[in-house]
Amino acid sequence: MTFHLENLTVRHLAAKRDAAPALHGLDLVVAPGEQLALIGPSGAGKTTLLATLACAHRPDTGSFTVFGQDPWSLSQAARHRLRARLFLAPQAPPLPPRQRVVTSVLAARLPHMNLWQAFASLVKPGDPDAAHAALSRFGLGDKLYARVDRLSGGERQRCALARLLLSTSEAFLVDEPISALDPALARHTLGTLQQEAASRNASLVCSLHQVEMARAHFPRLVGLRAGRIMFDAPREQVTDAMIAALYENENVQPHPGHPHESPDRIAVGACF
Ligand SMILES: Nc1ncnc2c1ncn2[C@@H]1O[C@H](COP(=O)(O)OP(=O)(O)OP(=O)(O)O)[C@@H](O)[C@H]1O
Repeated sequence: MTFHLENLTVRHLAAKRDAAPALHGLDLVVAPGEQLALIGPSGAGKTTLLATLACAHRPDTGSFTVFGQDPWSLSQAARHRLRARLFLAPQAPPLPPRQRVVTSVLAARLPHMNLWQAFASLVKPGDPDAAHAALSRFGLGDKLYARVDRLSGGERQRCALARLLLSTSEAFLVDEPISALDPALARHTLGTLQQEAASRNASLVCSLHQVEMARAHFPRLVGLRAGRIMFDAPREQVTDAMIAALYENENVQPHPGHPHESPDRIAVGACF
C-alpha cells in the first residue's frame, strides 16, 4: 500500500493545548495507482491530511505507514529518502520569486543531483527541453524564461505542477490545484495530473473545493468535516444528500455593514 492510516489523530504544534485535533481517528488506505479526491468545507483538515501523508506532520496517535514503512520510526536520513518518493504540491507553491520558470521547474531534479550539479543548474539550466515539455503539458510552454514573480496565480500553480512531471515521485499529494483556474484550464490540469499518475502507477490524492469537478473526475471521494472522515466511497455511491450533509451549515452569512456606511460613502472613500 502507498498509505495506510489507522485511527490517526493529528494536532498542530501551534494549536492551543485544549484545541481539538485537526484530524481525529482517521482510517484510510490508498493503493498504488489509486486516485482520490478529498472534499469538505474550509478547515475540515484536507491540507493537514495531505501534509501528514507527505510526512510533514507527526501524528499524535494511531498508526501510519508509507510504502509499508512508518516514517516516524525511521532515522531522519531514511525519512528524507522516503519523502523523496512523495510529491506534495501546496496550494500556494513557495517558488523563489526572482527565479526563472525554467530553473524553478528543473529544481524538481535537485534531490538526484550532487552538490556541484545542483549549483551548476542554478547558474545554467541543465535540461531546458525537459522543462519546456513539462510546462507545455500545462499550457505554459511560452513561460520557460519568464520570472516566477511575473506569473499570474494560476500560472504559478501550474508551474509548480510542471515540477511534479519532472520528479520521480510515486505518490502525488496535490492541494487545490485548480483554485485559481478557469473551468477549461481546470479540466485540462486535472486531466494532465491524472494521466501522469496513471502512466507511472502513482497514487494521486487531490483536495478540491469544486465538488462537481471531484465527482466528475475522481473514481473515489473522501469527505472530511471537522477533522473526521464522513464518507469514503466510489463516486457512484456518493449521493447529493451525502454532499449536502458534508457542507451543512457552512454557508457564510454576509457581513452586516456599519449602519452609517452607505454604499455611496464606501465608494467615495475608495476613490480617495
Ligand atoms: N499551522 C497551524 N497551526 C494551528 N492550527 C492549524 C494550522 N493549520 C491549520 N490549522 C487548523 O487545523 C484545522 C484544519 O485546517 P486545514 O488547513 O487542514 O483545513 P482545510 O480543509 O485544508 O481548509 P481549506 O479548505 O480552508 O484550505 C483548522 O481548524 C485550522 O484552523
